[in-house]
Amino acid sequence: MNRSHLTVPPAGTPVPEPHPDAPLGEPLGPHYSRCFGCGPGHPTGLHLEAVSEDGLGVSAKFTVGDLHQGAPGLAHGGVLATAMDEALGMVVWLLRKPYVTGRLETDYLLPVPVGTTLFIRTRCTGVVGRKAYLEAEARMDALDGPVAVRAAALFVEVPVAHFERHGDGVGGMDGTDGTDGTGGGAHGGADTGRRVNP
Ligand SMILES: CCCCC/C=C\C/C=C\C/C=C\C/C=C\CCCC(=O)SCCNC(=O)CCNC(=O)[C@H](O)C(C)(C)COP(=O)(O)OP(=O)(O)OC[C@H]1O[C@@H](n2cnc3c(N)ncnc32)[C@H](O)[C@@H]1OP(=O)(O)O
Repeated sequence: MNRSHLTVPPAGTPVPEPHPDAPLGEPLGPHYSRCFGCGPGHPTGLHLEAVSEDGLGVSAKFTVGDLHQGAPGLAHGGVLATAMDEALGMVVWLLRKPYVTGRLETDYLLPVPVGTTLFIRTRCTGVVGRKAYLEAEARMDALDGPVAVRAAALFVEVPVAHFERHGDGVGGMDGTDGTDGTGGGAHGGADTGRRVNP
């Protein structure tokens, strides 16, 4: 895979210890019900389902549907990148700190037909200061199926205030749907017009 130096930890970077509160071998559930990647309440989302592995890795599944096409019958590359981003984000969730994707690199190795279930595995390869380095691989229709997509990412730790300043906060980041009339959680609600640069 052609990873750039920006998504590979510097030589000698230790892999972090799993967070003591990270779930092991359990379904992770959605971080937000209306998330496009994992939210069960999103009508056209990817509905990614994930299980934590050892606190630094995640196994996720995503089935490509009709709504995810680019060319007829084939998954859109941007949708596949979103699935990888989401599964990578679930790994930093295990680190129990707020992170956002800073850089995402994606290699497409095989076309992915509608109806394919992608088995995605993601892993943290190092943390340096605010920067977490991650990698991901998606295989077709089985854990040992052919590799269709590889990805690597740099996630950057942010303060919780990031989500308050630029979005609607983190109130819905607990799997609730944010449809209680209060405007919802981090990605929910109407445009507040508050999106400004730092
Ligand atoms: C228990 C937890 C409780 C709290 C939970 C709250 C929230 C959790 C949130 C989600 C978790 C849930 C599950 C996962 C969900 C979804 C997965 C998808 C995630 C996304 O989809 S999220 C949306 C897309 N994402 C953005 O919306 C980011 C927009 N962006 C920015 O907000 C800024 O751009 C930011 C913050 C990235 C940096 O800004 P900044 O000013 O804070 O920091 P700065 O620029 O200094 O960068 C610091 C160091 O990162 C290096 N760096 C930065 N960017 C780089 C790049 N592109 N390439 C290479 N290196 C880069 C610099 O070079 C420097 O490195 P160095 O320290 O070595 O100099």
